[in-house]
Amino acid sequence: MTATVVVDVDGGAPYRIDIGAGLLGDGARLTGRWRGRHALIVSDAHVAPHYAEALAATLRDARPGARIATHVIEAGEASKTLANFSGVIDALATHGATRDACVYALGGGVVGDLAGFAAACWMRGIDCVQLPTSLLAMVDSSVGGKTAVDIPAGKNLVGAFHPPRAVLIDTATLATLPPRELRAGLAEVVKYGAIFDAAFLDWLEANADALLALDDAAIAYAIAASCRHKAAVVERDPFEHGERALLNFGHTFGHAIEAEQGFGGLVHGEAVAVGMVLAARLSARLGLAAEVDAMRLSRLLERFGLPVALPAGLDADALLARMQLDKKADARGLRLVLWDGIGRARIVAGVAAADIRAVLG
Ligand SMILES: NC(=O)c1ccc[n+]([C@@H]2O[C@H](COP(=O)([O-])OP(=O)(O)OC[C@H]3O[C@@H](n4cnc5c(N)ncnc54)[C@H](O)[C@@H]3O)[C@@H](O)[C@H]2O)c1
Ligand SMILES: O=C(O)C(=O)C[C@@H](O)[C@H](O)[C@H](O)COP(=O)(O)O
Ligand SMILES: [Zn+2]
Repeated sequence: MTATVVVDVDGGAPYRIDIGAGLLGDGARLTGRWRGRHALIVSDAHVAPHYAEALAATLRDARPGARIATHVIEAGEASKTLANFSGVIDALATHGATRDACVYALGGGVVGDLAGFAAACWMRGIDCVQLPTSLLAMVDSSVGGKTAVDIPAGKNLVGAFHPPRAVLIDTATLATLPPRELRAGLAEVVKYGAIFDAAFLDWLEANADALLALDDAAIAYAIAASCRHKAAVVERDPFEHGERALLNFGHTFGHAIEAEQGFGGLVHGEAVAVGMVLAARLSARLGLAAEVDAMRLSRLLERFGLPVALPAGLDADALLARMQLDKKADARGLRLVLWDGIGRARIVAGVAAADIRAVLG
């Protein structure tokens, strides 16, 4: 194993994030937090053919007599729906899952968010072990307990905070991840440098080629550093009453893009890449940060093959309207995550619609 990060929230059950190649074959580690007899593996149609059967066999070997079922959804953001949430709930019911059952979320962030939300709701909450297989899920969505589904009105609008019992990151699964999805995951890795850690952003610039080539050491370092940043902020602010919102850098724009495209255009990491550049440009426009920082962020994202401008055909006013349903908004209006420069994000209220409209073009 290359690293372990512990997430220890006051008043909550601490959980481990284990990172290493081959962890999906580690029966003892996989079943260590599973208390009952029933387990439901939730996966998607791209991931399940590679890993679901072997995972079920490993669980069976580690727990003779256990009842293990698998539920597979279609792959992609368009599957993170209330209908598929119902599908997972029905699978738990058909399986006869008792309160001590465990959901194993095997896949990217879509599977993790959907399966985690079903685990949060079944019998008012059962255990969920996150087994992220996309880079994005490894560095972000598997950690921190945000679970949700999308509705046509917007991203993640229906969900719950439900921390996982454990997170096992098997880095060997990245071998089958499509290149576009590797790049999308790198957007959320860049985010940690952008919001918290200028030295990490320097490191990403220096190691961009190694990361794109899936160099083992570089990838393991990037995953562990990202998980440490996420774990630290989640420990201090698990329910996003304050600084956790910094993790939303680029997301008010990004989520609006995803929703406006009907969850079938840019993937989440790509939309966040565009959103981070727009947030950096807005910060420069408002005099909070230098334009040169926005340009540096944009160059790094482009080097990772990510989009840095709004896709053609999107209507700026429609995006602005979508942004009003952002979960950081309150009765006083929108709150945006902007920055003072690389590594120094901050939450800003009261930004004029005209300024936001200006960066949307
Ligand atoms: N809960 C959180 O804190 C949080 C954080 C960030 C993102 N998210 C959510 O995560 C989702 C994005 O996650 P994502 O980028 O993983 O998308 P995803 O789950 O759609 O996975 C991306 C694609 O890669 C495929 N895939 C994943 N792992 C694979 C593997 N090892 N081999 C082959 N194919 C593989 C999937 O089937 C899918 O087609 C969004 O819905 C976003 O809102 C949540
Ligand atoms: O964990 C968080 O907090 C984040 O904001 C991480 C984001 O990368 C992630 O996309 C999250 O799902 C967004 O949350 P939301 O509350 O804006 O839906
Ligand atoms: Zn995100």
